[in-house]
Amino acid sequence: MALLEVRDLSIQFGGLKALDGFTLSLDEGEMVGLIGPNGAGKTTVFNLITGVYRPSRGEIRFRGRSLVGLRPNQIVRLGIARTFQNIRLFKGLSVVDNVRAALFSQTGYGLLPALVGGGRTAGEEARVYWRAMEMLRLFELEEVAAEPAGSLPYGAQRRLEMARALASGPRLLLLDEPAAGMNPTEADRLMELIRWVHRHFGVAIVLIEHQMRVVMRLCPRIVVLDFGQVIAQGSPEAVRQDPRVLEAYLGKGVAVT
Ligand SMILES: Nc1ncnc2c1ncn2[C@@H]1O[C@H](COP(=O)(O)OP(=O)(O)OP(=O)(O)O)[C@@H](O)[C@H]1O
Repeated sequence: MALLEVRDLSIQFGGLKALDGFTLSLDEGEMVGLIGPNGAGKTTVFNLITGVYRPSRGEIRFRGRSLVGLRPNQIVRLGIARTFQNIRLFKGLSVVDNVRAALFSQTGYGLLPALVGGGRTAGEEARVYWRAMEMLRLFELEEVAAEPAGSLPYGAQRRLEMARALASGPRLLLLDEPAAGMNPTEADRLMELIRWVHRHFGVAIVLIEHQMRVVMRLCPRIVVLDFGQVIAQGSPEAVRQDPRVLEAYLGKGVAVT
């Protein structure tokens, strides 16, 4: 059975078909790239899978279970985590509290109760604290655990976002443009990190990325969206040479390099 099975997924905003008949099957531990020009519908796919939007048509199955109609926090609990195009950390909270909050809210506590701790046992507190610190150690953030998340350099904030997403032990990780705003050296480091995350945690990954170099090196399979529809999919080599892909990008003045 596929880990994720998305069939005929569609959603409209007013008259705009943001996604139209999107289909994707993803195996346990697979890594797939999702690319396409601006406004093609990539983030909408993530918002539908994670329950932020409800599809007007189609089905999403994760480990055989339908996700349509579930709330985002229920979907996180089933094993799907994500990061955002614009980093969404609690910037005023410490690095470790960002991970603790994610772990507690996953167990059903809201953010505030998660941090002030009402009603939890000391054992539960300790377990979550050590789990959070273990994640920080893995992502080389242990030394800044007490710093406000907003004070970290950009690359470290990206690492923290990933540590937070992975703390809950997901089987599927959705990464929305993690290399956005990075220079080539930073993007190289990020690629190493994503490879390591993939190996170490054994998670399946869907990667939305505008930097072609990044997505083509990381992902053996790439799905291309344009105007809400899949126009091509296959290996990086096949996708790079596909006339429909060239047309979609060149028509918008972007080179597929
Ligand atoms: N909540 C919403 N309300 C109205 N329109 C929306 C909404 N969310 C997305 N859209 C529209 O749906 C289309 C697809 O948007 P989406 O953000 O998925 O594109 P994208 O491929 O992720 O683009 P980018 O690469 O620029 O991030 C766009 O035209 C966008 O304006």
